Amino acid sequence: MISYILVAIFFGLWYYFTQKPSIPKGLKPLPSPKGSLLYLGHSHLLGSKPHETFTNWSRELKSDIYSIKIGVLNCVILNSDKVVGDLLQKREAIYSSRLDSELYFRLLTRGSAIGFCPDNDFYKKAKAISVGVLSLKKTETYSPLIDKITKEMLLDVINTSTSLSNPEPLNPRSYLHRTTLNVILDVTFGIHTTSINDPLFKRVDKWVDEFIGIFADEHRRTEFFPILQYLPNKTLQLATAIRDNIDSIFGDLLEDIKSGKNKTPCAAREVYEKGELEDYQIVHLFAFLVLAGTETVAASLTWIIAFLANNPSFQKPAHKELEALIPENDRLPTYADLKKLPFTLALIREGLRIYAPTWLGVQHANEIDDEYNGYHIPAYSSIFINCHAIATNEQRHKNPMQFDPYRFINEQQSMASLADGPAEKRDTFVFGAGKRLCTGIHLAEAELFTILSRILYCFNIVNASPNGEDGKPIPINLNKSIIGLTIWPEDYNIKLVPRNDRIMQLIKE
Ligand code: HEM
Repeated sequence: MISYILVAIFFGLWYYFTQKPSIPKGLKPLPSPKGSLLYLGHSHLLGSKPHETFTNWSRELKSDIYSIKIGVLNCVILNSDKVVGDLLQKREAIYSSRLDSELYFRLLTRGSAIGFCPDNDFYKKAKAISVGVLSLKKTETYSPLIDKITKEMLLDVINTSTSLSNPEPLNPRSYLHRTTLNVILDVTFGIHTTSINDPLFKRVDKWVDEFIGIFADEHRRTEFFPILQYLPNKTLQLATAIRDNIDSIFGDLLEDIKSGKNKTPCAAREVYEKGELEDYQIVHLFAFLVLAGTETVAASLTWIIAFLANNPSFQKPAHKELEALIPENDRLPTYADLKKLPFTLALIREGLRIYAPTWLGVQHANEIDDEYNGYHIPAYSSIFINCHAIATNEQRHKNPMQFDPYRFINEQQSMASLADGPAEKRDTFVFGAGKRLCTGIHLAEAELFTILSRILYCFNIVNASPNGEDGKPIPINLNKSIIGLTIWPEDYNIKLVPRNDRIMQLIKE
């Protein structure tokens, strides 16, 4: 133990005296909250919800930009739409890289997961490929696929119950997970899983959970305190096991394409046949797309459905507009109905604002020193978008802590087109900003809308938690969250009670 402490002190002093960024003449250092310690920096002050701590610091310092130290990392926290727009959007040429983290980038993903790559040659190729797969035009062609897979999910739901008038409680997480997984698996590898008991689903589901989990604080310490990489350490073993799992699951899927076992046209086949990438790069690029495409959308919907189960009055306006749009109950809603269902769309925007599936996104890095309002921003800082500070800013959103979909009821533009415009007008920052903006934003919008509108159209969402002392189901706890790469509510159960027989017939047809 004493030798560990001595090593830490040695590295701390070495780092303090050799790595302190020097400030060019005429510029000021960014403000920084009190309490930073040698080598630890502010890491001991972050708490279990760092986004809330970041928001509090921004308000205490009265600054929408400030810097902190987390171990060896110099972190710059952006807390307003304006500063995100000024730096990550207007100066995207400088602010669109990632730190070349040994653990996450090299070890976990063989340097080939687009979302974690520095802005290098591989990134440029991978971005072009993923834009090709996920552009708005391409996403529109996936609409029938999303419809089909969502309908399968609805059928799965009704098949879990013997009595539709009193359905079995279910945890929506695995249903949503399999739905979003099937969409992206079909797009990327031309395959899909057949049920939540399908061995491929189980394999991928387990891998996704492990991958998300390695972004929890206890593991990220290895990135913040590099000396830990030289000491016996479970995180590195776990990262290696997860990487081997990616090689095995997605290596098998690529092998099926190469051997002709899988003949379906799909994005991975196109990339393989063009010969643009090495096999291991295809495996890790597409594994990232599957991960990014599955987790984020499923987590967002899991939050919104939990909120609706606790607050059924918010389901009524959605039912009303759905009934008005499809009075004969002769079809299910589709993505093409988006502009005709403003309340359902507003529920999604408000859900993402109050229950973001990621509050701090994926950190950007600036490749050169910069100046902003007289402040010096050192090169290779880790740049955080604090979506929480932006979403809870009273000037931006009146009564920000209140769930109020009507604040977005007149918003006509898609999240993707707002993300391309001025930052002050954006509805949400959960998709990031600038050149690194989520490439899957169009697919995300299509899936969020199709899945939620169909669930609301077909079912009443009823909280199935055990009853409390008042004889009513205990509300699902929306204050507790599981934080990794994405943020999930704790597991909960609901009943999906059919709204009418005609709609149930539609699902079975
Ligand atoms: C609610 C759903 C989603 C959320 C909240 C989300 C969020 C994010 C965030 C925060 C980033 C990093 C942005 C930045 O660095 O500024 C990102 C990147 C990315 N996302 Fe998403 N995402 C979602 C859905 C999807 C889907 C469905 C896909 C489809 C595969 C996808 C693919 C990607 C890709 C490829 C990147 C890397 C972009 C780059 O580094 O240039 N995402 N996403």
